[in-house]
Amino acid sequence: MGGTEQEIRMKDVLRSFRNWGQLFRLIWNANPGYLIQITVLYLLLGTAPFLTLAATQHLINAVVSAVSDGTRDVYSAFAWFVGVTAFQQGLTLAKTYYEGLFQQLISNTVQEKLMEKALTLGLADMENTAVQEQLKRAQQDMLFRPYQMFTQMLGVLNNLVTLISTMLFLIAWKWWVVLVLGATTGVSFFTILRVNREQFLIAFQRAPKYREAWYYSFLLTLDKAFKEIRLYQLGTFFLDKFKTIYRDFYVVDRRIAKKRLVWSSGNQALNLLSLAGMIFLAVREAFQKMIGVGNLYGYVQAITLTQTSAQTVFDNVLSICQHNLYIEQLFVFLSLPSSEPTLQRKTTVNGEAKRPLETIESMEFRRVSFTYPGTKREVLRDVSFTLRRGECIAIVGRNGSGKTTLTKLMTQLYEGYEGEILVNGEPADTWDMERLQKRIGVVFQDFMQYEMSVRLNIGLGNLDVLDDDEKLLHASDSTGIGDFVRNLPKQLNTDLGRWVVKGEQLSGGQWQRIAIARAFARDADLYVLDEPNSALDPIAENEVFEKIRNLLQDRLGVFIAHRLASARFADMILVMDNGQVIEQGTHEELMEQNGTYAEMYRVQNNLYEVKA
Ligand SMILES: Nc1ncnc2c1ncn2[C@@H]1O[C@H](COP(=O)(O)OP(=O)(O)OP(=O)(O)O)[C@@H](O)[C@H]1O
Repeated sequence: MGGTEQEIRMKDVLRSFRNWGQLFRLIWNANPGYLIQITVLYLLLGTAPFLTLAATQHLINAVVSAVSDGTRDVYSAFAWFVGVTAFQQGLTLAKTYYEGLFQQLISNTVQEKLMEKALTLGLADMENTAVQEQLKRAQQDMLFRPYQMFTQMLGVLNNLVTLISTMLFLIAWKWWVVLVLGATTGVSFFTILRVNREQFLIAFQRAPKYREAWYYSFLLTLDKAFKEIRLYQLGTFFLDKFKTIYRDFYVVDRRIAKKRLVWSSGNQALNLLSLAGMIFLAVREAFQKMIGVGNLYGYVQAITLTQTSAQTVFDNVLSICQHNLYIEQLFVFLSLPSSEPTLQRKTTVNGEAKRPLETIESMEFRRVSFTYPGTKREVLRDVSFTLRRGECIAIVGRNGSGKTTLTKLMTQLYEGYEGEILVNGEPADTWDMERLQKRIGVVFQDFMQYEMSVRLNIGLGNLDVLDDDEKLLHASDSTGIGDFVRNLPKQLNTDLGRWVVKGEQLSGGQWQRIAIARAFARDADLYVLDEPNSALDPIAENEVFEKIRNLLQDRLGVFIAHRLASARFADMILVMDNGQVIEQGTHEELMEQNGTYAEMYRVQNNLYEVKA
């Protein structure tokens, strides 16, 4: 497992506050109305503890007076008390209602933003480990963190309102009480800040270990991995690795928890001491009849409230610092530069629309060399060939010789190559890239198996024919899977795969034929097929190639083949080795040359030959 250890200092924690603008915009965009309503509700709720306190004090004083001399209106005090309680309950209900909805909207917005960003990335980004890691970090807990952070900010506001109101109340009694409370809370804030900081640094440095643990649990629950894990008896091996990671975490967590317990106990003792001292003062004044029973209640409550709300403000500030760093990961991902050209760059050059491409008539590689971004090794070197309409090229060669990379350049999935790629005789990048890619049908080596209906599995190759049964069945026929589809319980509407309830299970070869049908559902000029026969049995292979050849008669075709018998069908064979085209010609020409191709062909033939 990869991943670099992260060194995070307090400076970085403070720096991460710069994301607040973006976070606010994100929350605002989710629903400005809810944002304002919830903020107002939190502020109003901040006054509730003080109002309850004042109403209770008023009620007690009224009752005491009424009992002793009948001078006070108990009923109006009671009405105030009920009114304040109803006000608080009403606000809480409204807050719960809006919060539930708003939280959902924010989490939807975050997910949409992540997906929209992923859509703007290019293949170079998707194949880049650092980008993938950043994506994982950004996804971590992102569904709840932005909202939690928002409510914690509001919690700070809300508690500040409570704090200020109770402090004013106390100042009217004895101003220095507020100073004592402030000092004791400050002491606990700074001591706990130290522990929190240590805990945070540890949590952040754990990111790669978390990912590793996640990967083990992912493997143990993945249907595709089950067979190997069961037969190689890897279950306990992975489980032990998982357990070790969490056991190590636990040891460190226990140490931090003990430290926290020691400091918190000290703080609690200090708080309790100051609280007891001040409450003693209030009780003594009540005994000396300097204040009434109601006021005694009011002061005791105000002292406790001041202390708890100050504590909550500090706790929230600490936890906001912590959230900040996670949220930063989201914004780092959202602002990653993309290797994919923007739509504007795909379709315009110097402010003018690029040439519209009607059809691809030819594609030529002129001394093309290519190095993957972030690497040093040239994986294609001086590759040259020409492909015209009606022709079909087979690319053969050892593993890692650059065949798939060549198809990535042909389909314009990577830029930044040296040399020239010409389409219809003109540089590929002078054509409207959107239209160019629309004229290409592809089957990748690692083609997709969509856990969806047959209709979608084929129609995703050309959304225009999604409802055209005739065209979809025609595409299935072109890979010899038409009759199979017609015999399925719901024909084109049959669901495929394990994730869908009652999904039809297909074999590897059947999935591959579906993927080829998807490419053929697209009315393209150029078809690029990367080992389209890898999962096909010899009879199916023959049948599929027969059909592919018919279909490609008046198109441009490129296919990668490891089984050289299929390469015989091609008009030209490119033999690649170490990023270079080392031989080029028809099957007969290459056999005659008696070079690498001829040797590969003979080795393969020997393999299949049954010795008498
Ligand atoms: N995304 C990537 N980033 C960096 N290097 C890559 C990337 N993809 C492939 N390579 C490297 O480029 C070289 C050519 O890979 P490519 O996939 O084109 O080979 P191939 O001929 O298709 O192999 P195979 O027959 O095994 O499918 C390999 O050495 C591989 O390590």
